[in-house]
Amino acid sequence: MAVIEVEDVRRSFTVRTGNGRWRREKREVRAVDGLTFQVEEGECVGYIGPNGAGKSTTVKMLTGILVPSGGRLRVAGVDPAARRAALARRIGVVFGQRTTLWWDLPLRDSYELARRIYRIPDARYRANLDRCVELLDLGALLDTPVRQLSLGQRMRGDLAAALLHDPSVLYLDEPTIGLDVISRTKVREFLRETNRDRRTTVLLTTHDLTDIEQLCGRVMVIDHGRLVLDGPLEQLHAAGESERTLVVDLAAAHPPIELPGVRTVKVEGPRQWLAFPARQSAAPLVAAVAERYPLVDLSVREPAIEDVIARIYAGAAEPAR
Ligand SMILES: Nc1ncnc2c1ncn2[C@@H]1O[C@H](COP(=O)(O)OP(=O)(O)OP(=O)(O)O)[C@@H](O)[C@H]1O
Repeated sequence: MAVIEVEDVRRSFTVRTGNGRWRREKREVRAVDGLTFQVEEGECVGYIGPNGAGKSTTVKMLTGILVPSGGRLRVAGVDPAARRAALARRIGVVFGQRTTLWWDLPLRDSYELARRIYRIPDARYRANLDRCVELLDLGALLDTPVRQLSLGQRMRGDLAAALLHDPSVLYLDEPTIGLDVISRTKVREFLRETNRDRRTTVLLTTHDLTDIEQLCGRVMVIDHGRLVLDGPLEQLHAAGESERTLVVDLAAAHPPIELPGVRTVKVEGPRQWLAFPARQSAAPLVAAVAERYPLVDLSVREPAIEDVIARIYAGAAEPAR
């Protein structure tokens, strides 16, 4: 059953350009320009695109904050803008760069407020809170004012707040931005479990392709307000022919490394950048480098979303529309 239905949805903004008082002109920005997709119950879908592509505008329409200029939207069977208050009980929202928690209050008090606002029955509230506290390791933080939490702790706190009322749909906007490796891993594990065990439908907006790889079976790519790709993650890699980069530090400067299936894209003293197909494991390449060259250190860089989209446009695949 489709939980999110989007049919030829559009949203424009009128912006004024120029700086003279009399010479200002109006211009129409088509932030979302004829978007059509459906998300089934229990799916976890990555929603990606470059800055200004229309992702936030889409999510704002799906939560009922913005009214579409045209088209048809349904979330959990209702029109979000017309039934915003009713829909609030069915959805959870987490913005990586903002918090819904009360800044000066201990975490526990923000949860208590959510309990009252959403009128969550006691037993359900207890069970959900216990689950979040355990999985997100929040026990020691419940009595700490939010302003004293680190970014990673606050994000875990925000995730719990978004899920206490058992929403059927969860919108996540950059949930791992700025987090250290440990917090990022914890957040991803929690999201994976929530999606799997609770069948929570997740729409995940991120610039971090690792989030998508670890969580989403399907990915939608938006650019200039239109979907340019919608399909399984493998399709993104195939369409973008995306590459990851192995950055190696050798013991000393060395001529460019030569290995089959690898492009050495940059050499700077003892450091070299080796591009390889994103769908391949890095392990055999690391082993091959270590065997033949004096390897001191290494890291793997994921492809930037902008690069993947640029490759889609370069004609590596037929866009979705
Ligand atoms: N309230 C607004 N008034 C005017 N223009 C807007 C408004 N909101 C968004 N836009 C414009 O609509 C387009 C899409 O913006 P949107 O915020 O949806 O992009 P995004 O994909 O979320 O980008 P980012 O990754 O930077 O968050 C941009 O050109 C933006 O400038």
